[in-house]
Amino acid sequence: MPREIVTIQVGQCGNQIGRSFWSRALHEHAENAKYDGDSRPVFSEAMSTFFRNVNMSTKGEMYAGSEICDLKARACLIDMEDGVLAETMRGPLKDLFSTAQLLSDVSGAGNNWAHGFYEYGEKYQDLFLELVRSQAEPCDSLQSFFLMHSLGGGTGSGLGTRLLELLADNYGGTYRFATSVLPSSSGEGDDVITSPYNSVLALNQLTEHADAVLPIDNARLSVLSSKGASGSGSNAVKSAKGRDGFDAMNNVVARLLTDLTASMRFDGDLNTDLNEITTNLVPFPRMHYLCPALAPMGLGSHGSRGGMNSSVMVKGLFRDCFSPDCSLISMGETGVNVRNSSVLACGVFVRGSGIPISDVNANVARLQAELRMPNWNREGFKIGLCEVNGLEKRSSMMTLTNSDMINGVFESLVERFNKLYRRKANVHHYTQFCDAGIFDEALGSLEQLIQDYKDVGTRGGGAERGEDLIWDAAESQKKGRGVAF
Ligand SMILES: Nc1nc2c(ncn2[C@@H]2O[C@H](COP(=O)(O)OP(=O)(O)OP(=O)(O)O)[C@@H](O)[C@H]2O)c(=O)[nH]1
Repeated sequence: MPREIVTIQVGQCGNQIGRSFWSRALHEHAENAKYDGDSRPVFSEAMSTFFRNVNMSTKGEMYAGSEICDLKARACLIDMEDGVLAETMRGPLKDLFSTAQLLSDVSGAGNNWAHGFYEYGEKYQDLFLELVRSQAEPCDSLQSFFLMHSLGGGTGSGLGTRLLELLADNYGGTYRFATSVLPSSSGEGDDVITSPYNSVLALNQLTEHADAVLPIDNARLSVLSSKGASGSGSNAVKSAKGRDGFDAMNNVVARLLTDLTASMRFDGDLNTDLNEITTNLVPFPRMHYLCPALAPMGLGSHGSRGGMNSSVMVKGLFRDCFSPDCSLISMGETGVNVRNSSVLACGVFVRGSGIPISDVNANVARLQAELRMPNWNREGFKIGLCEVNGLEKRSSMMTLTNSDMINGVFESLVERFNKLYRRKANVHHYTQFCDAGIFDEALGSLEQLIQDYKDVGTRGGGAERGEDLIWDAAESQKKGRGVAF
């Protein structure tokens, strides 16, 4: 039974990441497809997660594997400036989308969350729901929407989170995952003055209406892409050209999203889907920020077997993925990382042919003993093992960690927000569209979330259950709260 995903790409960043993602997904499936006598790929159930075969006459034929691919992406492309969408429709991916999948305006949201959320949200809600319906109806078992956006501007942040709310109201049983590009913790290199406002206002909505958020930032993406994490040697990735030189960074995000879904699309000893990921990694509904990491970064690192035996290679992947160097989100100057934070739950997703489950389990067992986790959830790991490599053609690993280390990001955002808000700087641009009360509401929501994550560190999470939710402190202290690989 296929479990389909519909992407909702909003704003410049969301659509440029979308381009990298579709290029990668397409090439991944092309490499793993069966081909007919004329060397044309045959549509498979694996492809149906992200693609529709518009060449098929009946579903029966499709699953008998007898139809030749003519693919359309399961996607909604939305931007309030039409430049990026027009570029996509002129580029190498143009045949993947029909114009009916696009929703655009001309003037953008002016880096103003309220403009996107209220004005464009109101204006386009009916058209958006029609567009989503056109993508949802052909699905047999729609599992999730993937929102791709940035929080710094106005369209992805404002309109993107308004659309998330509409999805929650209209498709309550379908998971909502968001890949959200946050401004970097230090604010360094941030090209939008109002980004702290836009981010805090958007986080308020993400906390309420998303099932899981994968937070990433451009400072880390830039470091990782310069190390070759995106597999920039691959033709697939090279073909995704963007206008702003964000390509290499967006390819890292594309790898994250294809790895996240690899074990629901391809065979493996431990298949996982988004339903299981959400159930296992989100024990409390608002605390759904899953910090991602990818290994190997750089070429020639672990993952390329060479003469290495599997257990050494897997151990290397674990060591890399649990180091700050492989994180897609920066914790700034806090010095906090997964090794010394309080971890609510952790997902470990390995790709590679011939990796024994026992090698993965041995490393997870070591983590179980050594990570600081609440004593009621020491089993809080979700493991995926997919035997099909990614485009880099080597074994790789992705982790998603739900822990209080995200507070470093949130606290620096609050600080940058307050620097502006104390003087009410730029607030008048927002009050054209909404009541100023939304600022205090959003700030209050983020401060509460920070507190909730702090409770994870002191009481193991769960607001009211103080005394019985303490940590397995003896074990954590014995191990010095560090993970030794
Ligand atoms: N990683 C990445 N970041 C991007 C990309 N494009 C823009 N950004 C970042 O996104 C933030 C601004 O958001 P945009 O997506 O450009 O803005 P928008 O959502 O289209 O909103 P408006 O321009 O206000 O209509 C800034 O921090 C940019 O550096 C991209 O392709 N990739």
